[in-house]
Amino acid sequence: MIEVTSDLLCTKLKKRAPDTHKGDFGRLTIVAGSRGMVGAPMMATLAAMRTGSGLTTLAAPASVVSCVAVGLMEAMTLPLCETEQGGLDASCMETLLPHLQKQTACVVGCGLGVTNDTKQIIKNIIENTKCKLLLDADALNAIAGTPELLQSCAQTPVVTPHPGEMARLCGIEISAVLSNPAKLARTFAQTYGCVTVLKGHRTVIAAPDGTLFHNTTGNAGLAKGGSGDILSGMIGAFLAQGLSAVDAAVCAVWIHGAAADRLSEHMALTGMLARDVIDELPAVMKALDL
Ligand SMILES: NC(=O)C1=CN([C@@H]2O[C@H](COP(=O)(O)OP(=O)(O)OC[C@H]3O[C@@H](n4cnc5c(N)ncnc54)[C@H](OP(=O)(O)O)[C@@H]3O)[C@@H](O)[C@H]2O)[C@@H](O)CC1
Ligand SMILES: Nc1ncnc2c1ncn2[C@@H]1O[C@H](COP(=O)(O)OP(=O)(O)O)[C@@H](O)[C@H]1O
Repeated sequence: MIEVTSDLLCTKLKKRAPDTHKGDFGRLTIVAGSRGMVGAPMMATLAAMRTGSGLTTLAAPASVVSCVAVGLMEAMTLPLCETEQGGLDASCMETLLPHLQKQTACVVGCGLGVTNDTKQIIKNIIENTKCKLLLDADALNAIAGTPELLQSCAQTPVVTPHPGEMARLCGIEISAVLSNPAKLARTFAQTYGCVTVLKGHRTVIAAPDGTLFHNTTGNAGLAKGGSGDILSGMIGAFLAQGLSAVDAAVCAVWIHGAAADRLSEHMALTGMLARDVIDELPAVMKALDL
């Protein structure tokens, strides 16, 4: 098992060249949100922009976009048709699919809810888009009975389950996930050809070739709603910037935890918020000389 360190990150991340432009840092779309879960898309989008995504678009139910757009000045938005319950309507694919064909990477699932419509949408995205994909939260719940769908992705996808989501994906109890997370993550990655980020106090990252990484940054200040949404946006940003699926996951997981560790130097873990972690990301990257 490889321990993720700042030295390892320095071999994977490059400082920006002075003559660079936004097109060099990729186009990322975040498909997220539903009535009652408007924070998740916002946090994922802000974290992606703080992690260097060139052009970031939030694709969400139209009413969610109306709520959050004012707080996402630097992002573009793609308002999508929604059901009466305020989740995405399957007919939104007429707008979303052509949009995704132009994108480098797509993060899907944060706060999306699980309905028949979202299940159809996730299957459609997996089977019909060519960009790099990260599936989190309700995108994972949507494929819980059919994880083999991951093998239809055009490029190696990243999945970011917490133990509850991993248990649903694998059809096992949470206790079974917790009994040997590294072994389970590796088997899942190898079986379905995806980079598997199994989150927890000490997150493990497994690559489809069986390589395993172990992260030691992060603390209990992250044990709050929103922390996982941030991580998804960060991995998406690194995917958009051209990192491989495994490198994007390794770098984002370490930086995410390191931001919480930096905050813990002057803030009680009890009071740490996801938004504090997002704001701390540039300081962590500065310390890495990025
Ligand atoms: N502001 C917003 O808009 C926010 C929106 N959000 C959105 O909410 C949606 C639902 O996501 P969710 O994770 O809250 O519910 P769900 O998938 O049922 O998981 C709970 C189950 O998993 C278990 N479990 C979890 N971690 C574990 C661990 N480390 N170790 C062990 N067990 C663990 C947990 O166990 P228990 O707590 O019962 O012990 C329980 O059984 C999703 O779309 C998300 O994006 C959130 O991001 C919050 C902010
Ligand atoms: N005690 C902890 N120590 C270190 N990291 C933690 C701890 N608790 C949570 N995290 C991290 O916070 C994130 C939580 O993700 P998740 O459970 O998906 O949250 P949410 O869906 O509420 O955003 C993961 O990256 C996890 O590794």
